[in-house]
Amino acid sequence: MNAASALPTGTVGRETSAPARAVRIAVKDLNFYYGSFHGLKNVNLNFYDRKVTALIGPSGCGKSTLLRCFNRIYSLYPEQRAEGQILLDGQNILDPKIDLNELRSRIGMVFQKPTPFPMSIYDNVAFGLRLYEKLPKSELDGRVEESLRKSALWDEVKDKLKQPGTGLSGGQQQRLCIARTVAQQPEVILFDEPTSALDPISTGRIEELMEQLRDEFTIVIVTHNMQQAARISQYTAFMYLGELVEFGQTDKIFMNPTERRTQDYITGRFG
Ligand SMILES: Nc1ncnc2c1ncn2[C@@H]1O[C@H](COP(=O)(O)OP(=O)(O)OP(=O)(O)O)[C@@H](O)[C@H]1O
Repeated sequence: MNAASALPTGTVGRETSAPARAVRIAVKDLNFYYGSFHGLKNVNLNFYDRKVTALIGPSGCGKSTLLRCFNRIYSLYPEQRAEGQILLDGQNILDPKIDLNELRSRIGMVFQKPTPFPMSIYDNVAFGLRLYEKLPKSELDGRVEESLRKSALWDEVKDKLKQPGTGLSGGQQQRLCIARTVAQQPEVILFDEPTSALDPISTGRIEELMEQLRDEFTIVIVTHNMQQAARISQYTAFMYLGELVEFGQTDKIFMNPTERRTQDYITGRFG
């Protein structure tokens, strides 16, 4: 058996090439319902280890719905349900027996608007660690520093760790939220339009940061910004009306898509 044939096989809406990459998340025959509304329609898609995958498509096509399936946030709402499989390292996270706290520490999420907790910079980063890991103080300090360094914020905050997180600029707050997520040592980080509330300089810093985080984490980002998707992702999935229309390497999707609808969206003819 060669290396490529050892990889999980379930794929891929219409993958325009066949990369030999380790699959971290495999979405299989995923359907999602908001009551009677069919929000995701038979989605099949792989997310590759330590790559950035961008989810693009016009408003309402299901990007956020797909992201919300990965950490089961929808389980808070009884009328919402997912059918099919989402395999994280081979384990189906839609299984009702899955421990949701553990799942959410393995798959972290950064939201559109920075959401620091009303507490100090240090406590924001230490929050999840205090909840789920009982670390001695020196180790906790080390993890907080490491997470702030990985989020490119340490140099800006190291002398004011006791000050409130809400006192930082918008871009710094978003990096603090990334540090809070990174501190939990997840395998996957989901970003839901993480720069749409930020100025171009802060946006650039977050994009650079994602490039670094990719060494360690599998990243999924929802973005409306086509240039951003092209700059930071290695794979792109184009969705339309709850369906995965096309998935492939970002260069291919942007330069030579297979589907007319992808071409029309990328060139701004609709959406
Ligand atoms: N709580 C809800 N109840 C009913 N329908 C919903 C709910 N949330 C989303 N939808 C519907 O599901 C579809 C997909 O929505 P979703 O938010 O996933 O789209 P999106 O691609 O992320 O859009 P946007 O780019 O505008 O954020 C839309 O038709 C939306 O109206």
